[in-house]
Amino acid sequence: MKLGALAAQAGITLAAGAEAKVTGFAIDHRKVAPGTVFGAFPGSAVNGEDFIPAAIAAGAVAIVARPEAQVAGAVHIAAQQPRQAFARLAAGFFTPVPETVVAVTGTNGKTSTVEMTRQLWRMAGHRAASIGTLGVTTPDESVSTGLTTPDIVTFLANMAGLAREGVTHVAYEASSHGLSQYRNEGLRVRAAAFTNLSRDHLDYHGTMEAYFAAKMRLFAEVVDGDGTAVIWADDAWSQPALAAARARGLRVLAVGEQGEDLRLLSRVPGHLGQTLQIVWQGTTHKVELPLIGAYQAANVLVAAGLVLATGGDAARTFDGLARLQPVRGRLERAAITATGAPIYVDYAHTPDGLEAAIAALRPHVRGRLIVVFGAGGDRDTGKRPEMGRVVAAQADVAIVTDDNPRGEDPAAIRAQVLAGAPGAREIGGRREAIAAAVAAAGRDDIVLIAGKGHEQGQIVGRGEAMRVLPFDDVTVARECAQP
Ligand SMILES: CC(=O)N[C@H]1[C@@H](OP(=O)(O)OP(=O)(O)OC[C@H]2O[C@@H](n3ccc(=O)[nH]c3=O)[C@H](O)[C@@H]2O)O[C@H](CO)[C@@H](O)[C@@H]1O[C@H](C)C(=O)N[C@@H](C)C(=O)N[C@H](CCC(=O)O)C(=O)O
Ligand SMILES: Nc1ncnc2c1ncn2[C@@H]1O[C@H](COP(=O)(O)OP(=O)(O)OP(=O)(O)O)[C@@H](O)[C@H]1O
Ligand SMILES: N[C@H](CCC[C@H](N)C(=O)O)C(=O)O
Ligand SMILES: [Mg+2]
Repeated sequence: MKLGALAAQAGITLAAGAEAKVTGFAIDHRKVAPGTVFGAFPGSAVNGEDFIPAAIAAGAVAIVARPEAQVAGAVHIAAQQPRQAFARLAAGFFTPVPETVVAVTGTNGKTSTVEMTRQLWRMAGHRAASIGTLGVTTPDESVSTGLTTPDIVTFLANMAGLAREGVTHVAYEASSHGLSQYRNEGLRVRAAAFTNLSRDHLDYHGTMEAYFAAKMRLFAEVVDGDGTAVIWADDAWSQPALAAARARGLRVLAVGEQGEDLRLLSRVPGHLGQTLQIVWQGTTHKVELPLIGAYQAANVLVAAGLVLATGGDAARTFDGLARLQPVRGRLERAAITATGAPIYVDYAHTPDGLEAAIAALRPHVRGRLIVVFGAGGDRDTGKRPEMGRVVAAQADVAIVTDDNPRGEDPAAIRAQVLAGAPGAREIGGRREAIAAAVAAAGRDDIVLIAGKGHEQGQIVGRGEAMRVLPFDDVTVARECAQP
């Protein structure tokens, strides 16, 4: 493809180089080959502009970078927001794309919602995929990408690959990091959802307001102007989210007890699921959802909202809810202890997530709820005592252990969690902590192992010293339950 054609498509005016042949796109200079367009961005660890000469030496034909960057020997595509310009340019190269693409943002519930959306589409007969923390999930397989939102080149290449395989519907997770770094956009996004906002990632965003603003870029810039915003209406940040969507002139679909469009009329917890009554366009639908917890009902309803917003048939969608499969590591029943206590694994890694996971299990507990949890290293430190406080207040037994220590001292992380949960037990080794919880559980108790969900390893160390030690909460729970 010619650079000129790509630029025209992206609405970018070229000073020179229109005839240059483009063979690919890269944001890492080590991936540049002859004919590559290189995106050089100042990052949080290094400045990508430092690699411009190396990229040109490797054959880059054009460099997308800030106006002040020094570019000699290739076309300089100068932009105030080079990441955004790069996304637009690259989107013209990675084609075709699936015709129906939707995105989900929010602190908690993104992975669950994109996965439920994929399942509902699939039940309606579409070839559908999801992209997020669990990787790229297609009708045939699930492949991990390492990050919730992959880098822009991987993202667009995945989209084109999926379209070539015949996938027509894709739901992807838009993390706040991904949104603020323009890591997933450029293509048409027909609908975008907001699940909720609560404390997380303040190490990166600084304030809740900045964190919220990063997420709202999804409505302000990423979703199509004639697209739909699906908004969970029962959250403290729902009103500002609704206002942001309306400010752009988007069609709005509000979901939840306060949701005017897809209203949750009632929710009655049952033994292995819950009964929902939902009102959509004047008709009440009764759904036997085979998943427990208010939070799972919320994610399912947002997923249904996305399906309806993109032309899904209502009866088929509500029927599909009764056949949803659980999402890996989200309130997953891993094992039953020798005394008969169920052990659940959940990915709760924020104060709000812990509160939601505990609330989901509470109606099922006759004895005590025993919670094993911790916080990850090299992430928001301020959330740690808050996580401790939630568990101390709402669980019957709290055991603080290690999550992914990454580059931090695990004992120091535990101390910060314990500051909010002074009465909690401290057992550093995650396996030992799980074993202790299992040993303590009587017949009427429930064990919740929170924080790592589907993760298959424990991340220890940072940079060159980083190692991933194999660890799976579900497997360890089973091993401890049946020694
Ligand atoms: C803080 C953060 O989000 N960092 C991500 C970001 O890095 P950055 O742009 O700041 O990159 P940088 O390392 O400073 O480098 C700057 C530029 O120079 C380039 N470079 C760098 C080195 C080199 O030799 N040559 C070169 O060209 C880089 O490709 C980059 O374009 O872009 C990189 C490439 O896409 C990511 O790998 C990296 O993720 C790091 C590893 C990370 O841990 N990210 C986490 C925090 C994250 O993004 N998590 C969210 C989940 C949040 C949630 O769902 O709750 C996610 O979406 O996964
Ligand atoms: N709607 C919700 N409200 C509150 N808590 C939720 C909600 N959905 C999920 N959670 C909690 O958050 C955890 C993670 O859920 P999920 O993986 O779907 O979220 P995510 O937004 O993709 O997370 P991440 O930011 O790590 O990618 C769940 O295991 C649960 O404890
Ligand atoms: N997407 C989240 C996942 C956190 C998972 C938890 N196990 C941890 O390591 O903190 C993050 O990158 O902050
Ligand atoms: Mg996720």
